[in-house]
Amino acid sequence: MLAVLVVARPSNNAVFNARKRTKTCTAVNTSDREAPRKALYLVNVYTANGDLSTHVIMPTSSKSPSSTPPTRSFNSGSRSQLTSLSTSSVTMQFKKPWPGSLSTCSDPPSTAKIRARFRKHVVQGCQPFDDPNINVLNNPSMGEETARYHLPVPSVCDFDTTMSGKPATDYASWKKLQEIYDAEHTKIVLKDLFAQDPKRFEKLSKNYNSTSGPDVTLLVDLSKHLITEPILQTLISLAREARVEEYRDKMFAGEHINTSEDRAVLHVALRNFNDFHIAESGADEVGGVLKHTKEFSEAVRSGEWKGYTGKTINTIVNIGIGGSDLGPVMVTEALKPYAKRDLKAHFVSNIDGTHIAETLRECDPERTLFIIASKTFTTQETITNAETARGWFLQTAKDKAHVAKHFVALSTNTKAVTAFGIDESNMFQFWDWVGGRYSLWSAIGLSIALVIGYDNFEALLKGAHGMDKHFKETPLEENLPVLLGLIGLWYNDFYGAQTLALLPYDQYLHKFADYFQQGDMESNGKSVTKNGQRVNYQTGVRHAQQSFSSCN
Ligand SMILES: O=P(O)(O)OC[C@H]1O[C@](O)(CO)[C@@H](O)[C@@H]1O
Repeated sequence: MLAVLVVARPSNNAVFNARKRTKTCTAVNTSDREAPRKALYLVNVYTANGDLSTHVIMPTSSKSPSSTPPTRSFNSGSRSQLTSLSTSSVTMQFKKPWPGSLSTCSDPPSTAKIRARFRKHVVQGCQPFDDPNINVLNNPSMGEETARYHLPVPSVCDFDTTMSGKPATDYASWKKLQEIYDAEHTKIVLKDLFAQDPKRFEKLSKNYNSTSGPDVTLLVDLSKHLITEPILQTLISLAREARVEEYRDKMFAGEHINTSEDRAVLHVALRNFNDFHIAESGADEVGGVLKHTKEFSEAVRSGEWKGYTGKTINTIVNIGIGGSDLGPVMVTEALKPYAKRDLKAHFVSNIDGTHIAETLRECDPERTLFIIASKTFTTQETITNAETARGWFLQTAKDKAHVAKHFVALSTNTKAVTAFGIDESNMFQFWDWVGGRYSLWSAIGLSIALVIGYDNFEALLKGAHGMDKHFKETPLEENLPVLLGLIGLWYNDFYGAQTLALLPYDQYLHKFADYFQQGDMESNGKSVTKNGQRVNYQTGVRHAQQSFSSCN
């Protein structure tokens, strides 16, 4: 299969951000190896006013390509077009006003920006385009009417479009679910379903037995949900039609299924312990970071690690936000029974200075360790709070050399960490394939290891690995994460129930809803398909946390 994907973003970042516009150009050859003559290229472009235009281009033959292939365009208002295309190159032309910019803005994209964007985005299963291969055919300076770019295309690349671009509503199973819902939902009454089938609980409840030991089990009871067996079967068919199993396997194999950033999605590699083979750079470095985490956390907990005046550490302050805060704070609360009680842990996330100021009142600069947790190390809230903490510390410690004993960083960004003044040896590394919302199992979990001890942290990783294994190896019919995802889709997209209530009655789990909310909403709440087509159905839910006092 020959294919190429080209994704570019608009010319004026500031304007683009202000207007939340995206321009996505996607060139995809959907031909298969046996039928190269049916080569079909799709180019999707979001224009300045937010419209999507789709161009369909059919070269006459991929063996003897036409330099001016026939093209058909939908939404002829688009200001960009492919001017020529062959199996080895694409030429693209943008006309004023430049796509993605405001019509009043006449600055074309700078050459450097276009090159950088193509270099960043043009991959998608193909060999990446190298910077020198992107040719600007004319200099798109102010005043010119067109900007033309020439993109050599790697000769062989594999890009699979079937799952990616298709709106979920186009699947046959989705349509069937809609028919079932329309015909039956008024008749789906839970007490009637139980009356009709005394074995409903046995049939629709699933057990998970953890590899951690026979006492670790989970029950997922689907029998109390507004479903019937045919509905569940159709939901499972939908997952099969969308090729969930195949994409799950691609994920575990380290394929770059995060196509918008050209990244693997590999939080499972953080807790793998050499079980699955994962071919992605960084996956083999996880063990080294865990070793660093073990040594450091044990040194702090035992008192071997001393502050700048020779005193032991009795307080840690994790400064982070989102995934760099919610996961660690949730787990340290949930596993409090294992906590080292004479090591106080604080988590600071709010940009409101009160949060750090009130926390610092409880800290002794000679005995406090600050953990700056930020994947990017550029997040404004985190860096502002980190600078406040460093300033407060230096008021007492004076000498910047003492920072090394009291500040560590958890990040992927070595340059920014060292620029902040933290020694590279005090940095705990992770990788761009760890999504922020899944990072508690990475170096971001250092505060967890400090609070509950490294061995318990490792047990946590192993427990998560057990569920990864279940997700990877269990048929969809018994696969708990898949079934729970499908139930969510059924309520959200057919019942129109967009609110999900999480009711963690166990007080130790009081931070679970905050944590899970980010994971669910950042993972599912998308507005476009993989090829940039806007969806007209719900993809995520709103979260309601328990507050019975206000509900009657
Ligand atoms: O760890 P960082 O890079 O500071 O980002 C913090 C959070 O910001 C987000 O990128 C967006 O909310 C989250 O995914 C992440 O957890």
